Amino acid sequence: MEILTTVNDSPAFITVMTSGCAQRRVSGISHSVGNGAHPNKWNQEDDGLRTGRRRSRIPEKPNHTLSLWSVIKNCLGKELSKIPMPVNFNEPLSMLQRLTEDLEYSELLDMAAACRSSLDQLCYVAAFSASSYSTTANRTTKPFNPLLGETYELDRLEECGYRSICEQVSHHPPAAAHHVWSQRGWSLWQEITIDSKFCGKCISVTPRGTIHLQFHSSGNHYTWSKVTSTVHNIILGKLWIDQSGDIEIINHVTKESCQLKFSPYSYFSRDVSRKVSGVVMDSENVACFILSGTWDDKIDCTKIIGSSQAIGGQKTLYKTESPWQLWRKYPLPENAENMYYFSSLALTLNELEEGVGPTDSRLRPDQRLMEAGLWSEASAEKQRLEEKQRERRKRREGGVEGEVHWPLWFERRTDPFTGENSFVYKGGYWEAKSSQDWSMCPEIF
Ligand SMILES: CC(C)CCC[C@@H](C)[C@H]1CC[C@H]2[C@@H]3CC=C4C[C@@H](O)CC[C@]4(C)[C@H]3CC[C@]12C
Repeated sequence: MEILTTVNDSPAFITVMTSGCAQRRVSGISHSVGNGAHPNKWNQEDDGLRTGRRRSRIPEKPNHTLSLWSVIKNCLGKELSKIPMPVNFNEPLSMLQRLTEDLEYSELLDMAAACRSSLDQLCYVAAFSASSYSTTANRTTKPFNPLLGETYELDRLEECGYRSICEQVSHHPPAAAHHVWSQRGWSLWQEITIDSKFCGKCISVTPRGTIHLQFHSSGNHYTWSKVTSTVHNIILGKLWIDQSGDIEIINHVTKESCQLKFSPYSYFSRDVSRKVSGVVMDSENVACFILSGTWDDKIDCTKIIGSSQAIGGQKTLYKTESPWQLWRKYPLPENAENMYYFSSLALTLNELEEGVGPTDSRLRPDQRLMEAGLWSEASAEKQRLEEKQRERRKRREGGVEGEVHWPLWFERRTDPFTGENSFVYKGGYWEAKSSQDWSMCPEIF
């Protein structure tokens, strides 16, 4: 569908989102102008609770240049997780921490939860799904592949209203399960495996799995999946990442849906790069909102108030209200280019915290050494951990115990909407944390 916007009426409402959770040093405001028809209940009542208490720096990335090409040139067609790579190409975060970064713009979900209209809600959900790509353009480093049984918790109940837990539930193929519960009215869960391929000039990475989002009061249940990330300039030049593909978000309760398109970079096109565009449709497939913007800067939303067929019948002309900004990316922290291009949330993820489970990514020694810039020590430690993991596997499979690995905190369940059988949180982690009884945890580090 091609979209041509025409007449602009006066805006009925404007919602500007200028800041994240209270952890950010500069606190912002979320305000609305106009008739108040639009929900933006989210305001930062508890802003400042932990302001300044989390770290805003990590050691700078050492400048040990090593050619990626020289390491992977003989691995054509291989899965990325099967290519042995020194820590030089890593970032000091695990894939579990990286998945948790999807929550950077959790306030979009808080706002979605406060929407009275499910179509408005869908606009925010769509912006949220695109916001997980906001920091990917320059993040050309590889997260650590988690060890089987590794977990990662992020308890931001006080600051952002949510608690998140991830567990690496399978090693071959690598799979991670994730569950988030928010006291601001929503839960999100996903199980993800990653398909990747080195195809000579580029590496393409496609996460497989469905993301589920449910709002507690309305019961609205949304699902969608992820697009393909492509790492360019493998042979020569500076690495960069593009996102391409389609995301279909469905509200299974109301049958409303949104089609989001991530256009791939094209050398020949005059179009802006990193473009995202989409249409939000009601249960009869009538277009109600147009979304447009870029995944690394901002996304606007425009309400459709009428449509007509253009001459020739090829194009639909829409009469719309003025666009308003749904989402805007926060600026990267100072000196980010020397700190793996981490966002302010990413900088805090590997900070040591008391009381986390013994399998938590923060306690992984090779990652910690790598963060400190001690790369050869980190590489040696990484080998030790991987060897230890192989030993555990051998003992499990061949040995007297003859057991299979069962995730501790997740269990297989069939989803009523998608029919998929995947790992869903079974509870218990936060309870174990409060009693500090971790006796059931495997020793993985
Ligand atoms: C050797 C080097 C160049 C390879 C680097 C591969 C990197 C860039 C790949 C590997 C796994 C990928 C991630 C897999 C899953 C997700 C979750 C999604 O919600 C946002 C994108 C994100 C976070 C991807 C970003 C790009 C990524 C980090």
